[in-house]
Amino acid sequence: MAESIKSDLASDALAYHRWPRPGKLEIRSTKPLGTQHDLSLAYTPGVAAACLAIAADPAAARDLTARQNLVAVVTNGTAVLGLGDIGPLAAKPVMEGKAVLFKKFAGIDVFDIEIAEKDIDRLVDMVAALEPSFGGINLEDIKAPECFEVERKLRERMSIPVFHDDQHGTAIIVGAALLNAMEFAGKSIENAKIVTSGAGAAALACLDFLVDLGARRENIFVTDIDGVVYKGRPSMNSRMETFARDTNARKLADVIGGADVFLGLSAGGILKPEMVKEMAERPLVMALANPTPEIEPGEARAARPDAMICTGRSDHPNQVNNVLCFPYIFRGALDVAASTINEAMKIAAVRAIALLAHEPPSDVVAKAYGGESRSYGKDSLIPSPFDPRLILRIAPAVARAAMETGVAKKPIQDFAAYEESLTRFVFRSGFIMKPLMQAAKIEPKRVIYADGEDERVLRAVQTIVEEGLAQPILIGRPGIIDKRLERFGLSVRAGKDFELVDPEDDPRYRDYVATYLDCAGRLGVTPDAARTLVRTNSTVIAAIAVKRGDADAMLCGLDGRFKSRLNHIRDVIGLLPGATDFAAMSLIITSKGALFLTDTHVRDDPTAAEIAETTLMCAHHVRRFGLEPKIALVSHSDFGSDDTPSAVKMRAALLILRKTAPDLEVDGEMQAGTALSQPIREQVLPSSRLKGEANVLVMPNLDAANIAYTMTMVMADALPVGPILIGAAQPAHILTPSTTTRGIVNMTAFSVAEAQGAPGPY
Ligand SMILES: NC(=O)C1=CN([C@@H]2O[C@H](COP(=O)(O)OP(=O)(O)OC[C@H]3O[C@@H](n4cnc5c(N)ncnc54)[C@H](OP(=O)(O)O)[C@@H]3O)[C@@H](O)[C@H]2O)C=CC1
Ligand SMILES: CC(=O)C(=O)O
Ligand SMILES: [Mg+2]
Repeated sequence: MAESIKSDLASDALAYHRWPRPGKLEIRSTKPLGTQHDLSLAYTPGVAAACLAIAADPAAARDLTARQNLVAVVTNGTAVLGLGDIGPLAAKPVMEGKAVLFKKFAGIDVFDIEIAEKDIDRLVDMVAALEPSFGGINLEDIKAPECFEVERKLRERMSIPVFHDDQHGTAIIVGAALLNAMEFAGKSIENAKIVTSGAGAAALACLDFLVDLGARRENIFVTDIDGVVYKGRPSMNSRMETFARDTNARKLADVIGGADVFLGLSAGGILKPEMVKEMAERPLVMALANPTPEIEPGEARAARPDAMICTGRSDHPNQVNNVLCFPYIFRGALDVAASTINEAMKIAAVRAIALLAHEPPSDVVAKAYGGESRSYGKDSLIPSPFDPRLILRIAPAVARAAMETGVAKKPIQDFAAYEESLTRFVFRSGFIMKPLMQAAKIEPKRVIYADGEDERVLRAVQTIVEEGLAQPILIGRPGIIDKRLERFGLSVRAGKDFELVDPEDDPRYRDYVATYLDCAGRLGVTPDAARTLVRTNSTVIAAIAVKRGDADAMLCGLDGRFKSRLNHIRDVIGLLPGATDFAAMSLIITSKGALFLTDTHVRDDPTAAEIAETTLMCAHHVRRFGLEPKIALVSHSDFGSDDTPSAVKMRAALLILRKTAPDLEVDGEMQAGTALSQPIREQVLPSSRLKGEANVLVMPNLDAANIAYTMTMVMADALPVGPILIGAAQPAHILTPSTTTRGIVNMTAFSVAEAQGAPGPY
């Protein structure tokens, strides 16, 4: 172990596990437990109702307990990674690790269960007895050949999925990588010579599965610690026997010559560079032992520059690790209450993973790997574990296969809705953005991006084009944009998928200068200054394009200052007729729900009349999300508890709103806690017009709004949509330097819906 991981990584890992509290897991309540009434529902006496319902109908446990989303990760610690039989207690960090991967990647809850038992039948009895607790069993790091028997017996006894991850999870991801590698190298799995190092749980399960995928037994050579598995070898179990060859070859070096595939699932350092040199053209080297691979990728590459190289580790390209599979295969299986995970479900997962590798890379992946991302090829044969699309592709494929093979106890009725629901694990904004996304797709509009050379815009445009959300127009230099698209592995191209405005050479330049002078000539802008601005300032170009009708909406602001961008929009596009100034609202999405805040970016210390105006414009935009606004005018004062100028101002704003918009569900002034909690409001002012939780908080000034916004963002790890500029005569929005690719996609959908819709409330 000492040499298997570098000492600085080892000390980082120990600190990671130790601080700020030991281990990697905790249990959280998903229901409120704040009052006596809550307690009487969660526990006795109320809980008895749930118990009796399940006693009458066991299937009710799916709706009344956490069971259907709960998996047991079970080990006896006999083959922990490649560390061997280190025992169940020492295996616990790995099992806690698997648990957090289940949760992070697929929202599945896990209890890790380390059992001090090596006897097969006693282990099986213990695990089988856990059936009432769990929706599925994930066996982990149990050594071969015992693991085969343990899994077989459990599958016979239990009517929930039992899945030995090291066998089947590994086989699925190895299968996907191998299919893609063969395709990339122009070879066929049927003719591939495959040589393994390892004849344990993972290796034998992979070989069985590769045979199912088309590999031929006569092309397979298995080796382990005792060398080649040959017919009549004394040290052999029945599972190995099916791969035993009639041969005089005895060592890995004797069989590796001409191999198309090396599959290492054994221990570090077994494969020597001189052996790799003997392999066939464009060989696939899968050195998957953890934590130390059978050969370091650098050594393999030096020996054979044409090799495709995979490891089980995250610090090299082509991470072939069962983490790409187990969270999602269980997600699909649990979602249809599958009684088992069968071959059809596994093959569906293989195909989904293999196909996803061919899609253009995702920006989330690039971020996870420090900005780098690769498109399909030698160093990207399979998707990265951080690819957010894994769940969207694998879980539905598995669920569908379960339904088609009759093992789904709760088949999905509306598959499109199911697929949509999976986006909750990926883009937290998925649900609230849905109405806008749908509207955008129906009638995509022309959206111009001032920061057309920015990586985030280019990645967003890939999604926007694929999803048909808008007709993008990018401002930027063609050479730079082409190069960047190439570098990021994006397939969209200027002219075909989006229009390009080259600020240095656009035939409309003179017309744009004229338009700018029409708009800003009386604001002290000279013709010379106008010419320079229209050549150099992409916000000005975008605003003129919208003004002239060459684009329907604009997005800018990914770098630079909000207020300077706003001044250009003010000069060129101007205010909605009747509006006295611009304002900004921001949507924040947290695990507790979505909340609009205003005015987060524009008005410093608005008057009561200005607050009332902003509130009305904000309500109009909230309705675009398909939501009825529930507005609180917030303050430090709760319904007259204080008479400071800001409290009086919010009270005055309410009076104006009562006159101008008598039907609006708005109240104030009130504290933010009162706004967000009906029980608190009932104590303070039971007659309040506002019912339930407010979804819009109107703040007394810019400081309050911006501080609340940025603080919630950090403290609640919230996802922002916006800022949404309100009050502009045509759709124009100023993003911020921290806006992500997804944020740009969201604001594109918003701008398109805005461009389609009725103008503002004035
Ligand atoms: N990347 C991934 O996703 C995964 C990687 N793995 C890795 O694969 C390896 C095996 O795991 P698993 O199958 O669960 O464990 P097992 O204990 O079931 O199998 C280990 C196999 O490797 C053989 N072996 C051990 N040492 C050597 C050696 N020095 N030379 C040749 N063969 C050797 C063993 O032979 P014998 O039995 O004779 O000792 C046995 O056949 C581990 O390193 C594990 O981390 C496993 C699952 C997934
Ligand atoms: C990845 C894994 O499960 C293993 O190495 O055992
Ligand atoms: Mg394992």
